[in-house]
Amino acid sequence: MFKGEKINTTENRSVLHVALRAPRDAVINSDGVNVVPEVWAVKDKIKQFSETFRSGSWVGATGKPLTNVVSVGIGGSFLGPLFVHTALQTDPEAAEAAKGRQLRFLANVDPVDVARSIKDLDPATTLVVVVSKTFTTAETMLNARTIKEWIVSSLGPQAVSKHMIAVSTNLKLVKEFGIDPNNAFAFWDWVGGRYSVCSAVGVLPLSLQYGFPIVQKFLEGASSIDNHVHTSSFEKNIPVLLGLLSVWNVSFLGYPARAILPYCQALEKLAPHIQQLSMESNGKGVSIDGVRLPFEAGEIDFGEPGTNGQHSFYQLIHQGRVIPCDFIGVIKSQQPVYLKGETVSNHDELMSNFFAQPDALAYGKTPEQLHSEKVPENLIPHKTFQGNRPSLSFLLSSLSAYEIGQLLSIYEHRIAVQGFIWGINSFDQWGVELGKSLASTVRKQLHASRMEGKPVEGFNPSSASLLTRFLAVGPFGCSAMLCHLLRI
Ligand SMILES: O=P(O)(O)OC[C@H]1O[C@](O)(CO)[C@@H](O)[C@@H]1O
Repeated sequence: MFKGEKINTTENRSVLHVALRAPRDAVINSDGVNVVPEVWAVKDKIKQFSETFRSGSWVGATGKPLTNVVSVGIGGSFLGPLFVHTALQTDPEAAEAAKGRQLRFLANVDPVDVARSIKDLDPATTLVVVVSKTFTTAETMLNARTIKEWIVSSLGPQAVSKHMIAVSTNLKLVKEFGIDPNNAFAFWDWVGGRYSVCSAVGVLPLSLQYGFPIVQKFLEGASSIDNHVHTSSFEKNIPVLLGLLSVWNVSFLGYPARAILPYCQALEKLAPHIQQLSMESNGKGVSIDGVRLPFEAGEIDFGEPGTNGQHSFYQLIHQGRVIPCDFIGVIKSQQPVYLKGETVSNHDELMSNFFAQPDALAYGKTPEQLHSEKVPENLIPHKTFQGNRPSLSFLLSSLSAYEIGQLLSIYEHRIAVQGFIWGINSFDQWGVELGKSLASTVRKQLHASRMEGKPVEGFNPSSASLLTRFLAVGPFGCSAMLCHLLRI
């Protein structure tokens, strides 16, 4: 991977997200060319743009400085940046740098998400970043057109150049969309979407919100783990050991899921990001050579911050199915509170749970212990905990931009290690294509039925009956016939 070999063989691409956070003097080749200078050229452009933007020198169509940013993108063009933003929001240094600014995300093509993302925003003080590796993703492009309309209808067509910028590998389509190429930030096909948070995909919106120096610390944290994974022996290599543990749990012990349980509210968007990173990478049924796997690969990832999860799904984890857990704790809270008269600080209260839960999973509670506690006989089976349930714990010194980068990189490498051992291609995602093409057939049917009154045809009976029911009411709640006449 680090040598730039085209290990993503089904797409004939190198996998070089490590180059995105490498130091300026590093040499990482793809196709015989050192990619590090181009990476830094984009980072320098982001630094300059974000400084101009944050200083107030970049003004919108009405002459006002812009303080709100809406980042439009989905999947890898959304989840990583959202995770980092959520984690930085309460870090004192980052919060200070972001004072008076807002960063929001628009991902779902559901118009409800559009409404939510622009609620109470003034287009005159808003900058929109359209983030899409391909610049063809249906959801992102419709959302981008919708937000463009929001800007144009309020400020006029000339406002687009001041209020819309883009991040993509496809700068030709960015231009065709109407965004000034000078305001486009590139990345490369050797960056997988779900591995792209350290490219302009994350670095641009996060720099607009927090300033480039804080984002650079995040990149340095990620780079420190890249260096560790590249140079440490396997016995001391954190991502290698973690990857081995996951392979052991999935393939040898037969536990297909993994719970990601940060005892840190700032990490509330870690699990959604890891869901894509892990399940899109390793959710494969054939080996890298195309041979059907004789075992199951991949993991079902889910999670919630502790202690919320404890009051939700931990019952199953303790006494139902065996779910290996990742517990993530932080020594120093981003927002410490110690109330006079309380036994412990609020953070110590939280961390009491972080230390207790792995213990309960590992050692459980035996019928003998329950008997000695005089628990009534009929309740003994219900109160018994079998124990011997695997978990691992990360204890971070604090949660600043640097450690957020480290955590990200640990998971990225761990997931790659799992994929290497399972012998799969962790860097393609053909499994998302079928649904996309079927949605396009449905889109054509909806158009034909609404515009020309065409009957539903060519679908299986279940989908046909649901579609017919759906089409019986027009998009704005009127009857299908009236909508047809009104051509809406
Ligand atoms: O950045 P793009 O090209 O809009 O793609 C968005 C996402 O769609 C996928 O291709 C499929 O869900 C992801 O891999 C990717 O992160």
